[in-house]
Amino acid sequence: MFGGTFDPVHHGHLRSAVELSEALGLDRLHMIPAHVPPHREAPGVSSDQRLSMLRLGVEGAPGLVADDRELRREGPSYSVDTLASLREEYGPRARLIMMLGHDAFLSLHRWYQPQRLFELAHLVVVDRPDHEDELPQAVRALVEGREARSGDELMQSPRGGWLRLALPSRLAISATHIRQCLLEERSVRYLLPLSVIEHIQMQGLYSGLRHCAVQRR
Ligand SMILES: Nc1ncnc2c1ncn2[C@@H]1O[C@H](COP(=O)(O)OP(=O)(O)OP(=O)(O)O)[C@@H](O)[C@H]1O
Ligand SMILES: O=C(O)c1ccc[n+]([C@@H]2O[C@H](COP(=O)([O-])O)[C@@H](O)[C@H]2O)c1
Repeated sequence: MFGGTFDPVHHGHLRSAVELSEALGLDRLHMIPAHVPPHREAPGVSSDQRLSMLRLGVEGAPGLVADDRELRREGPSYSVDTLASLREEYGPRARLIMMLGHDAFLSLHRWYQPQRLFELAHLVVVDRPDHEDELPQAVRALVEGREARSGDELMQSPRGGWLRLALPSRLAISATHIRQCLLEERSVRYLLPLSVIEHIQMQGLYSGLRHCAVQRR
């Protein structure tokens, strides 16, 4: 499971998803837009639009799935509920992994029922070059005794561990930066798939872009 606001999805997400899948030999990676992101303001772009951009982003990528299960639930999109539904689908013996970036990991202690995440899955934390803060004590306490030394060790059990993974391409790309560029009518080319840029233009998302030619972006 790789959950996110994906507002919009970008190459930092997509390249990390591919590299993590390869590093751990995953069968499938569900990229799941948060319908009601629990710990941040409501995104300016609808869940349906964020899902549409994600679908375009994963098109043709083997193993990457744009999963709409959080859009089919009401209330805050808590990750424990999403993992519970994946666990039900794949069964008790499947090795389930929740992938998240270092910035999201920093606030894990404030998530809804954080200990239950480990009853349902493993956590794999990927580095982000633009987010290098120290782990708060509360997060250290939460994950104490669970750290695996390698992907192989983690994959020996279906749930309960965590691993820090340094992926080959650490891309300092963020959706905040992309939204800011779009607002200021600066180029976002190469930060996200061209198909997603074109969708943003066609739909007039993130303002200002509607009348700009693709070539200028
Ligand atoms: N460049 C990146 N490299 C690795 N992981 C990333 C990257 N960008 C985001 N992530 C991770 O993807 C998940 C979803 O992130 P999110 O959709 O909030 O993207 P974001 O770029 O951080 O957005 P925003 O700037 O709006 O907060 C989080 O676990 C986050 O840590
Ligand atoms: O379950 C929670 O309480 C919870 C709190 C904060 C974030 N999350 C999830 O973490 C993922 C990354 O969040 P974000 O805000 O970085 O896009 C996304 O799937 C969120 O739903 C989940």
